Amino acid sequence: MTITAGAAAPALAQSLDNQRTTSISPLIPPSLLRAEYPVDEAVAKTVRTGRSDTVRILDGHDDRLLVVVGPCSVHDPAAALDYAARLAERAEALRDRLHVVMRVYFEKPRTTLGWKGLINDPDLDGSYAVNKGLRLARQLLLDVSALGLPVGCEFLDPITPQFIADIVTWGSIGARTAASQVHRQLCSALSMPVGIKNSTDGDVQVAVDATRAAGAGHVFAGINADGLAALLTTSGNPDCHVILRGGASGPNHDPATVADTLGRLSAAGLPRRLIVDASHGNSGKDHVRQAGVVEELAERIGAGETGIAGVMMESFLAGGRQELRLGHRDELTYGQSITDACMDWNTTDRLLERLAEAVASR
Ligand SMILES: O=C[C@H](O)[C@H](O)COP(=O)(O)O
Ligand SMILES: C=C(OP(=O)(O)O)C(=O)O
Repeated sequence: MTITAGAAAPALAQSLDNQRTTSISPLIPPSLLRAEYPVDEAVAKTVRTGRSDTVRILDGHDDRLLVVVGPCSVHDPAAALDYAARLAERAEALRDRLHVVMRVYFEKPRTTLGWKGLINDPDLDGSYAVNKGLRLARQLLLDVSALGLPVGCEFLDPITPQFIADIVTWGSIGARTAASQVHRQLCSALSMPVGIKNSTDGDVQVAVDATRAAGAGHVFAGINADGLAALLTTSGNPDCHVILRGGASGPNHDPATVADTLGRLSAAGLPRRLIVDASHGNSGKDHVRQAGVVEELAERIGAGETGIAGVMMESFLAGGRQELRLGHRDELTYGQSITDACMDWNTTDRLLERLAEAVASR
């Protein structure tokens, strides 16, 4: 009797479950990936110093400006490293005025459908070689950090951080997930400062609420370093801050919204810290307008406006964007974004100088 019931139960459960999951395959354990691609002392120094400099700037203890700049997404690690080498040189030259963190974004939150980033589909052909994507991502984070250039990533999938977070200096939660309890809990565990965006409709309060929620400790389900399901208990992340990225209601980098956001943070008992994303809703995803937004921010910062601790820019080697046809990566222009339009390198270089001048004169 017992044997029959025991045998019937899995079959019964089977008939109720996995009706839409077409395959389940192994994922490399985070601890194995970390052992294959270890952090050395130089990389650890870049991360450690990059994190503490970022927090000092956010807290107003360092007069420099945080600049998070780089491609909307990485689809070609070689082009990203080519870009990183140029950026590292400029970052070093401007280091007295700017603290430059390179956007190295591997996970893309889509409005509906589309390529979801290098980790999810590294071969850009719908083959979803995720283990390969994780290896490429970790290698690139090590390579960029080895140049002395700290990196910033958006965290989208709640288990991805176990594979790469030790090499990330600055993290972000995007506009589409700022309201998500799962992402707020994740933030509470992350070891780096994390910027949280206002929502796509332009609601800033959601980012303030997320900053508060992430600052508290939580208990939630996740995975441990060996990839096993685990219960995580966190102490909270005191280094979260708001990113103003504009939205459906229009841009929100104006002085009035900056002041209003700082007021909302104070009202919530939080430090008055924010950065402005010149791309996305603040420029209508138009890379030419984005340069204008950065010019305007530089003007205001140079004139003495306080409250903006950092600026985010989407930039790559070539300006604009191109459409990816899955399986046809050979058609792509080198160094041009396949997600949002980016400013080209020369424009970026000029704007970095402009932001540094603004800091010098404020
Ligand atoms: O930054 C990237 C995009 O704005 C975000 O992933 C949404 O892109 P989509 O609207 O093209 O899907
Ligand atoms: C996805 C991004 O932005 P947002 O969440 O503001 O749309 C991004 O910065 O890549």
